[in-house]
Amino acid sequence: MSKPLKLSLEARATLATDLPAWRMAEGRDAITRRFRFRDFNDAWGFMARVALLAEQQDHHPEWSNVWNRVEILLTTHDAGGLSDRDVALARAIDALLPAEPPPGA
Ligand SMILES: C[C@H](O)[C@H](O)[C@H]1CNC2=NC(N)=NC(=O)C2=N1
Repeated sequence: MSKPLKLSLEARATLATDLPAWRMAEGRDAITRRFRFRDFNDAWGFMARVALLAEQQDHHPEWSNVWNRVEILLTTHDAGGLSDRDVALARAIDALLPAEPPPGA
């Protein structure tokens, strides 16, 4: 696989609308998202599915789990910051989740 490149300024500008649930991490060139599940079983099931995605994409999260909560941080070590691999993995992670209810529902 070719060496990843840091995400362009143009691509960074679309992050807020493209991946609205993700935030820039503090003090890191990285994006982060917190997830909350019904219980540990659901959180762990989600993590297992993310682990399979990470292996498929050869791109791996920094993450932590406390019972029903999972926090994921995505950055590209080989690029020294955010790359399109983080965006691709974040999109795939979001696609694992049930659709958000519409506002006001
Ligand atoms: C050799 C292997 O392809 C690389 O080390 C991959 C593995 N997973 C990775 N994951 C992340 N988050 N960043 C990387 O730079 C990275 N590099």
